Amino acid sequence: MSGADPVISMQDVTVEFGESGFGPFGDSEVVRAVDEVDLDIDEGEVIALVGESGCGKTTLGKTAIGFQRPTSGTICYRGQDIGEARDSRNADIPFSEIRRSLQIIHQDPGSALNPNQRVITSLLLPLKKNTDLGRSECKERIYALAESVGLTPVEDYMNRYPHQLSGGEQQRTVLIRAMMMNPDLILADEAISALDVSLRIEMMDLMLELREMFNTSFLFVSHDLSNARYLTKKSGGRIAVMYLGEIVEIGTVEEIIENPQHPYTQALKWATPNLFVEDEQESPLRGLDIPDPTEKPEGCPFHPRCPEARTVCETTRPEAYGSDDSEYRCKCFRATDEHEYWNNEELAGTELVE
Ligand SMILES: Nc1ncnc2c1ncn2[C@@H]1O[C@H](COP(=O)(O)OP(=O)(O)OP(=O)(O)O)[C@@H](O)[C@H]1O
Repeated sequence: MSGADPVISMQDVTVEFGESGFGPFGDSEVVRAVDEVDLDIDEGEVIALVGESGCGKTTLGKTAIGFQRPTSGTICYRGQDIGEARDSRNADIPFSEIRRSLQIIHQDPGSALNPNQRVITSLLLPLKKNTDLGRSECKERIYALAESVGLTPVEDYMNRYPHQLSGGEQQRTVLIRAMMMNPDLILADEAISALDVSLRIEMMDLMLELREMFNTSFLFVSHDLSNARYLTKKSGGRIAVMYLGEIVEIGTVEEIIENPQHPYTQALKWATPNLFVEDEQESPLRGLDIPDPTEKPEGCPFHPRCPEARTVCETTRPEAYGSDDSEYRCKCFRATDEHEYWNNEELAGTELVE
């Protein structure tokens, strides 16, 4: 292990649900929620994971923090294989430390807090259980964090029950609960989606401030490309675009929002009102329906909906194209000039859907 190891490194990670031959007619009901994904998350890095509902964002996020076991592939925390740490007592980094270092914030903060406990109790119990700190040190840490997320006067907020907090205050409380463990990475799974629009920016700014203070990495799951842009632009992070279990394009804000190469990213941008600037009404997709996840298309998984698809896209799965001097990757033949794609026929019946 070296100091340069990413906080999380995922290699060739696949997660499947269901079993072969268990459908009503003996057919396969296996969903490949995550399909051969490679992803590194560096110290202090912010990565926004975007894509349509059901594309695998939550499953990938939970797998990254060790909540979900992969079907195949490896996930390392600072060089330590998480699966091995879970199953062995002799790991270089014990599983308990990995669990403490990788935290999650959910969409619904209300359900994450015990309605019968005052805020201070909900925070003290896990902190005492997972650290060697005494009661007064725990309280000191919690109060300092409450102060920094603006839950003041702190004493007043700490003595309230969850129903006496607004949605934004509940989400701040859940953020304190994650941050008090001194985590290296927080998975924020649609963490601002349930908040009023006016509070979303405030919450994102708060996460970025905490990241500055503690150098915490964030994996931010969202279906909203404009939130992803806001967070990654302010933090110099990356946006990863998922489609049917795969990261089809990943790069900086400039690469993904200003100059997307993958036709799916272009469609997502088209579908995001405050990102779409040109006066173009026609949908860039050939088909609107997401394919059945148990029957993932052959070749490029996006080809049945892709306006740029050619015959090779029906048969061959694109690899992640990019160069050695950049972390940008794009799983589309159009990202590389030399591919036979350019000499193939456009697919028949490519009328655009209006
Ligand atoms: N525990 C499970 N058992 C069976 N299938 C699952 C399970 N969890 C997720 N899936 C399936 O895996 C696929 C990916 O789901 P996932 O929740 O990761 O997507 P998502 O992009 O986070 O969606 P959303 O934005 O709606 O939360 C979906 O087809 C989903 O139905």
